[in-house]
Amino acid sequence: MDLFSRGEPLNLLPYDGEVLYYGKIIAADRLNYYLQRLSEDISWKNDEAVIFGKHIITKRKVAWYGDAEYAYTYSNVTKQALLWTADLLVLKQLVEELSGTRFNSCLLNLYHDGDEGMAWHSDDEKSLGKNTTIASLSFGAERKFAFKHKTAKQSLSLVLENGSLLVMKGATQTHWLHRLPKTAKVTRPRINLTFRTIV
Ligand SMILES: O=C(O)CCC(=O)C(=O)O
Ligand SMILES: [Fe+2]
Repeated sequence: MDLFSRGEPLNLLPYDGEVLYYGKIIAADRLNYYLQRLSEDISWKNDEAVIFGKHIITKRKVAWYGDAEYAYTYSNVTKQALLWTADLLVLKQLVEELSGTRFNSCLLNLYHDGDEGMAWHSDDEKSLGKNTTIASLSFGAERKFAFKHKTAKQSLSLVLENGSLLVMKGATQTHWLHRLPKTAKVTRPRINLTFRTIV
C-alpha cells in the first residue's frame, strides 16, 4: 500500500477532522543541531495560567514567536510574541512547503522529561479562527500523542518521533481534544513547535 501516493499522508481521524502524520521530515544529521540550537537560543519561560482564579506556573517551558509582536491570550494569561529566529524561519518554510499552509506564529514547548506533559485540550481560541491548520514539529525524546472525540467514544494515539511533522486541520479542533500524556518511561527532553495562523 502506498500511503504517500498523493504526496500527502493518510488522515488518521475516522471523521470530524484531519490529522496527517508525515513521519520524520528532518535529516538525521540535523536532529541534534536543532535540539541544541532550540534549547539554547529560544527564550524559554515557565508557562503561566489562571485556572479557577488560581495563578499556576508550569514546569514545562514555553515560548511564542511570530511575524509580529502579537499579543496572544490562552489559559487567561496574555503573552507577547518574539520575532522569528533564523532557525525558526528555516523550519517554518519547510513545514509550510509540506503542509501547503502559511503560518505567522509558533508556540514552542519544552518538556524536560516524561514528568511534564499537556492535558486534554483543543486549540480552538478565537484568535486562530475556525478550521485552523496547526503544524506540529517534534525534536528530542519520542512521546505518545493522543486524540479523543468530544462527544463520540472514539480515541486514538500515535508516537511523535524525533524530527517528525504532524498536521491537524479541518474540523479537528472543533470536534477532538488532544494531549501529551505524562510517562515515567521518558527521561530525556522533548521540544515541540506548533506553527499556527493568527487571524
Ligand atoms: O507537545 C505537543 O506535541 C503538543 C502541544 C500542543 O498540543 C499545543 O501546544 O497546543
Ligand atoms: Fe494543542
